[in-house]
Amino acid sequence: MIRLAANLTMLFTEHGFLDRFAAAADAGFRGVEYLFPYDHDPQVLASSLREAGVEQVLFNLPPGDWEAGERGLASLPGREAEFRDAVIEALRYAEALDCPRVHAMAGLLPVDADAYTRAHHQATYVANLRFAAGEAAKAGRQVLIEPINTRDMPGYFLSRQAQAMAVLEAVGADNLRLQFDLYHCQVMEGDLTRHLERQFPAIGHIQIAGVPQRHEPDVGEVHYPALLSRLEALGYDGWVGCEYRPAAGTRQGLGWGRAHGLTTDH
Ligand SMILES: O=C(O)C(=O)[C@@H](O)CO
Ligand SMILES: [Mg+2]
Repeated sequence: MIRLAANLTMLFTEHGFLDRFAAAADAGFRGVEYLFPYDHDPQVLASSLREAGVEQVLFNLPPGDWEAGERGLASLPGREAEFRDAVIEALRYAEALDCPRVHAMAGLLPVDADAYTRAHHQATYVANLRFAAGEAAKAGRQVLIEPINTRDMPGYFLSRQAQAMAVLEAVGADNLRLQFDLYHCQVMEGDLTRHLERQFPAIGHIQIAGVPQRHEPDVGEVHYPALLSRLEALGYDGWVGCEYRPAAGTRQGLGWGRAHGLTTDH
């Protein structure tokens, strides 16, 4: 049975952030994810989870200066100390929220990056992820990496699935896994079913959205019923994060998920 998690950065934005947990539970979600918890005390977030009766399934490491356009630190040469602090801070929140996995965003390549700069980012990325996986293993948690499409995030270092698989192999840690966002994969590469099958053993988390507008999964060019069935047939027992921008209201758009326990009633 597919387990759906609500991405509270994108869904239920009709409510204040702390009210989104209950709104998600009321709509039938049993798990939640969001970009960053760091504006809130972990104990406050833990209470919101407890009161709503939902599990925290994923959040991201501190990404650097998000407002200034930074999109993660993991591949940035010269920022290793900050990355290590980000790992420790994320694991502190993961402990308080009982969250099994955290996503380490890679960061951006300079626009004029040559082969040398790219190789330097790659070496930094592998070394940083090795550190992150080691710390997370001590805490019994996973670290995830996610290829993100370069139309939405120009310059993002990790944009292709094969690139992510090569990084996982280079680091070689059991608890470093793939965050497979089918929306990003469709934008960059397509061939979703085959990517899913090939990468299945490496997958730690899945995310979905319609393509190309990143609206509900039943809007656009991707046929999610077939993909979710394939996922079930493969024996996936993780979460599927609903990381999309509702075309109208969150609740009005949940009809696609009725077969998976979501509700649009009351
Ligand atoms: O943008 C996405 O897709 C994500 O999953 C985020 O964690 C990265 O910003
Ligand atoms: Mg995603």
